[in-house]
Amino acid sequence: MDPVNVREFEALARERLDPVHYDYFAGAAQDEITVRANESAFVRLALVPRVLRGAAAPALDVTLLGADASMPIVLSPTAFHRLAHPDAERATARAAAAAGTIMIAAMLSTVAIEDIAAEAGKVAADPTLWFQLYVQPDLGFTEAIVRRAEAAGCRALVVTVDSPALGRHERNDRNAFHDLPAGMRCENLRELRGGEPGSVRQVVLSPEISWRHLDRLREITPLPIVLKGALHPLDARLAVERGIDALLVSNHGGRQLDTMPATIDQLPFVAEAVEGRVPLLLDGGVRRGTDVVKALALGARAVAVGRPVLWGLAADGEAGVTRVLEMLRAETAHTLTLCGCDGPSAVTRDLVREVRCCH
Ligand SMILES: Cc1cc2nc3c(=O)[nH]c(=O)nc-3n(C[C@H](O)[C@H](O)[C@H](O)COP(=O)(O)O)c2cc1C
Ligand SMILES: CCCCC(=O)C(=O)O
Repeated sequence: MDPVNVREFEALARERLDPVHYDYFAGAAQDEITVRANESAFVRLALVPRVLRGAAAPALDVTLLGADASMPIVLSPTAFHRLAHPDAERATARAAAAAGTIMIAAMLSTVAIEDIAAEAGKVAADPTLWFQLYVQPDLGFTEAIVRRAEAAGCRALVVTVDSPALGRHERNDRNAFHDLPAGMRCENLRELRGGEPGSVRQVVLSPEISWRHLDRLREITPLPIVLKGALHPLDARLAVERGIDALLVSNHGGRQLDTMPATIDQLPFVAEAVEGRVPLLLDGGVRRGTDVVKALALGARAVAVGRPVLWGLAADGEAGVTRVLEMLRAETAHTLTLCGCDGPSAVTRDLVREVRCCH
């Protein structure tokens, strides 16, 4: 049966994937409270549409850090696409580029960043890739990988800051899934010293990473820096003061600290703290066009999706990712029309209201 929405793609992916790998993708930290909250918080928000506005058919395009995206939906960085499909990040890159949107390529990809960029370049004249970085205490490696991302044409660095330690995933513990299967490598890590080249076990998620490392990144690269995973309003404010260019409001899909708030619930607090001085993106639980519009209403310039892309990839490779992105695009356009908006910039805060019970 052909999936008609993102949730049905998840069901299809589940049928196709090794159950251990499905658990890695779907799972989250400890009691998985935050990952569930990300989705259920959208249910608690109602859309209150405007009528009779005579709005034109919506145009979805947005500008993010100087790059044009054909819709306010980009791809969150997710590791290990080869677990989902043999074409791995190559397929994802082609689908994102063909959709005219931004792929945030994960440092822990199973295809090298140069090859991801080359693949995107095959289907679009000017594709936009951003590079997600886990700052490594090995500063030589960190600088070298930033240079690789620059040379590959990445237009921003997305620095993940919610991971001073690895989240505790009990599904992975139960399945004894702690490494990539033989033959799969983190292709960006071949130069990281400290173990078998390309092994994910070499990655250090260190509590010693601090604002000083961000300052250092700012010195060594002209690329805009997006901070991914700062949820506290005080950190959001510090980020703006430190010259960070954008924030991706994220709780890592519930995979780091369990019981963090749903991102859509936290977004208004972050928006209030930054006072429009930098653009905000949001990820976590976005599964419908209505979710996209709610995030725009509460202060996001765009959203990002993690698992939906993996479900599309696992279900049907590049075509599956394309279908997922096009479903979300169509649903977003439809929602905007029903709300009386002719585009993302017409979405205002008053279109969203919190409701007490779930629908
Ligand atoms: C399987 C998987 C792997 C991920 N890998 C990374 C990663 O390497 N770096 C990172 O910053 N975030 C990673 N994330 C978090 C995503 O970037 C994103 O924050 C999250 O998936 C968004 O929530 P959603 O899956 O509900 O859309 C990963 C998420 C998943 C599900
Ligand atoms: C060291 C593996 C981290 C990958 C990741 O960020 C995730 O699975 O959420």
